[in-house]
Amino acid sequence: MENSFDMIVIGAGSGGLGVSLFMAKIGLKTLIVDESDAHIGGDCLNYGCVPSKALIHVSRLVSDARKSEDFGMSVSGQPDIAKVMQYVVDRQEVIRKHENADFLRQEGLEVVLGRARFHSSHSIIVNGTVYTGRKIVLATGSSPRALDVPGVDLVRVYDNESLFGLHDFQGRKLLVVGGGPIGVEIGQALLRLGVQVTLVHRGAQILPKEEPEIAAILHQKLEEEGMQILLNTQVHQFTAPNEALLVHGDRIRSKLDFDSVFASIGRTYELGSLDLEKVGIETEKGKIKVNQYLQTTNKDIFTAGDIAGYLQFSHAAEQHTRLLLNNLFSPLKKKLSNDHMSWVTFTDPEIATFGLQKIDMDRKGLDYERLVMGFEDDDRAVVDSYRYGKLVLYISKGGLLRKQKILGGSMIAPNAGELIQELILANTMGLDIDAIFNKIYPYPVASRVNQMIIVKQKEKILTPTINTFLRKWYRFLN
Ligand SMILES: Cc1cc2nc3c(=O)[nH]c(=O)nc-3n(C[C@H](O)[C@H](O)[C@H](O)COP(=O)(O)OP(=O)(O)OC[C@H]3O[C@@H](n4cnc5c(N)ncnc54)[C@H](O)[C@@H]3O)c2cc1C
Ligand SMILES: NC(=O)c1ccc[n+]([C@@H]2O[C@H](COP(=O)([O-])OP(=O)(O)OC[C@H]3O[C@@H](n4cnc5c(N)ncnc54)[C@H](O)[C@@H]3O)[C@@H](O)[C@H]2O)c1
Repeated sequence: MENSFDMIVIGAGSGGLGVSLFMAKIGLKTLIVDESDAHIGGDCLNYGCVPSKALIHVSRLVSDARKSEDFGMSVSGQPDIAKVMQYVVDRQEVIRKHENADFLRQEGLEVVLGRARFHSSHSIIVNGTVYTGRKIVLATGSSPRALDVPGVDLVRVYDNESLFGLHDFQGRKLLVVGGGPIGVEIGQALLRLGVQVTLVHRGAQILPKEEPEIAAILHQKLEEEGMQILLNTQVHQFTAPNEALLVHGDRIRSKLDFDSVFASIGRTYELGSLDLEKVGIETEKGKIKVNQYLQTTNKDIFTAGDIAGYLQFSHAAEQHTRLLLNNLFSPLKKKLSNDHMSWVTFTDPEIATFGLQKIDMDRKGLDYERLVMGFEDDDRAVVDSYRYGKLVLYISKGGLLRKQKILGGSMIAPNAGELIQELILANTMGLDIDAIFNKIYPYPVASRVNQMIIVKQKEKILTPTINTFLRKWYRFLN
């Protein structure tokens, strides 16, 4: 049974690699399929996290170098974009050393390169050959949603799949459409590398998943750097290769002049070519129907990663992998829960968000307190000049014997993604605020803000009556 496998995984991105490598490690006969060797690693390695974070790294160096002018240094000229893009490619190549077909074969996987589609209940077909699996995991990711605006054929439109091949964007006027994480991360990086950026976003705030007051700080920082941001705005029509008519609300707002467009308006799923109906996989509103075990309507076919239709992050794909592996090996089945999910938007400053969001807690009817603290009084924020930073923290309501748990929160600061990690740990482990309150932080680490917000919370107990009592008590004892 040469073409029969214990497991078949379609798609070698963040979701598919994790599941398949574990199966191969323990000696189960596992097949992984991806379109070509160059596709292995998926969006994250090829067109997503890795190239975008490498680009952001260089853009931050350039921006920091310019800031040194405040201290008498002189920095002139523009970065050499060919070199910047070479840096991006070089970083990808380092990771590609363990994300390629030969490496995966050495790890014990059978690798087939080609486009897979379903054949029958337990089989797929690739390049005319049928492969059968006891279980199949569909981890085919997502694709950029195309801009569907009249006149779009007139203009040069890039998306995350075409952008990283570009070497001549410097000096261009770029219209970024969509103010989600891709639009703001890439928009800021390109701005810092010498591109004039106008960001058009249809919602009332950039990064709509974030706390409004946190997103507003980033908005202001981006504008201060020179990004033009138009909220509640959409492209109505492209009227020439470098001209767009924009609508603001329901009225035509203005004409905008640009050289090219970067579309970052969300993701879509390419379901049409998978022949899902042959295996009884049902879809709903363009998504695969899955239950909380990530199981499709075919009980032996599961999803992992973006295609599962939940949050679209590499670490969400890793979370799916763990859930699937648990459920394939354990009688105690786990359901997908995002109660301890977290994410970071890698702008400068970063926004890091974790745990339950306000909307989740209201829906669950939880009793919670919302703490907010600006960083203007934090010594590290003072010396490193980020007094604009802010932390929003949700904790459960306390009581006489009821501890206050850390439920969720969001922070904006340079390196917020690192600073917030201990709060994520406390949230994941169900710790209460004393875990942070009782810590001794070396002075002046930036993460002391996590303790400061809790100290301020504890100090609320110091009412005038308590203060009077404490004064009397002290004088009585001493
Ligand atoms: C610009 C950008 C920046 C991002 N930054 C971050 C970040 O900083 N942090 C983060 O956590 N997430 C980030 N993401 C999201 C992250 O990249 C995705 O959530 C993640 O890659 C999803 O993994 P996946 O396995 O579901 O899909 P993918 O990684 O896309 O893998 C799917 C694979 O399936 C293959 N495939 C598709 N159809 C078939 C078929 N029919 N037959 C065979 N193979 C097929 C594809 O070739 C691909 O290799 C970013 C995304 C983008 C676009
Ligand atoms: N740091 C990270 O973890 C990171 C970075 C980049 C991307 N990602 C992942 O990739 C996903 C996709 O990112 P994205 O930014 O493309 O999508 P998104 O859906 O998160 O954001 C796109 C935004 O564009 C707006 N929009 C949609 N159509 C528009 C139009 N015609 N005109 C103006 N605005 C429009 C939407 O209101 C939306 O807020 C993210 O949701 C995230 O899960 C993660």
